Amino acid sequence: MARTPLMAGNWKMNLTHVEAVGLVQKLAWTLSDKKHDSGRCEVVVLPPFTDIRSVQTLIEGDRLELGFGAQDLSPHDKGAYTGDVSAEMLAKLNCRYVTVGHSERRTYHAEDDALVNAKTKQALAHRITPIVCVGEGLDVRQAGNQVEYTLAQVRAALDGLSAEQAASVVIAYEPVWAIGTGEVATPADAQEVCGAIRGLLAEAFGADVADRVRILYGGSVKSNNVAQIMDQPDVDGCLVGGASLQIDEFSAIARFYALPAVG
Ligand SMILES: O=C[C@H](O)COP(=O)(O)O
Repeated sequence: MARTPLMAGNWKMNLTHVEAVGLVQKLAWTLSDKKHDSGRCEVVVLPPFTDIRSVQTLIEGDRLELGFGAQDLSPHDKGAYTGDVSAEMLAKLNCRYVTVGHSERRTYHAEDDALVNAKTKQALAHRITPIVCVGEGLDVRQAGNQVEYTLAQVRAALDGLSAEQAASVVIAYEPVWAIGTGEVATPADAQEVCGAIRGLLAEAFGADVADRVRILYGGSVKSNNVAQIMDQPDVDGCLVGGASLQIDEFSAIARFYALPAVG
């Protein structure tokens, strides 16, 4: 099965709702001007919660060929959970995606594998596609344990999912040491772990599921390295942080297929 590549721009805690509208307008205009083919790459933005309504209104009102989603969600349905935002709230805003288990949530908010699993299930229950983030820190990489460490995170995040649910998940492999550092993993590093993730999916849920799941790479992706990364057989897109805030960079990343051939 051909997997449509996905480029998701994680804005993290950047841009007010006014700035968000400006960025989405310029991004849509640039992609349209360059005749972006959305059949060759799906483009998605993941703004902070406070921007989502404005982004939704713009994208849906102007029928822009952009998807949008959120950066986190509550594991709870509703009630006394101050500060949380529920899956139902996101679904009502037509969020198509939500990241779960980003390393910044794991590090700064002590999110563990059980919570990531609960959030993954909560997203799926509301028909929002979870982008499940996994990846090792520098110490694990230096010890050469990146594959087993990352696979353990994938196993925990997908624990209890049916094959049908697993098939609709997106997984983002983001080595923590490569996030926001300018230290991009080599294409071979990315392929090693993404290929192992696909192998695990085949073992746990069957070859058909493994073939359908999109696996992204994230960590200092830029227009000058995206083509090499996307050239790897088990990399189906990128989760882009810093470069997603720069129109020219992100639109070039989204149009990786139009960049000069690798090698
Ligand atoms: O979610 C995105 C990742 O954390 C990558 O961020 P970055 O592209 O700024 O390294």
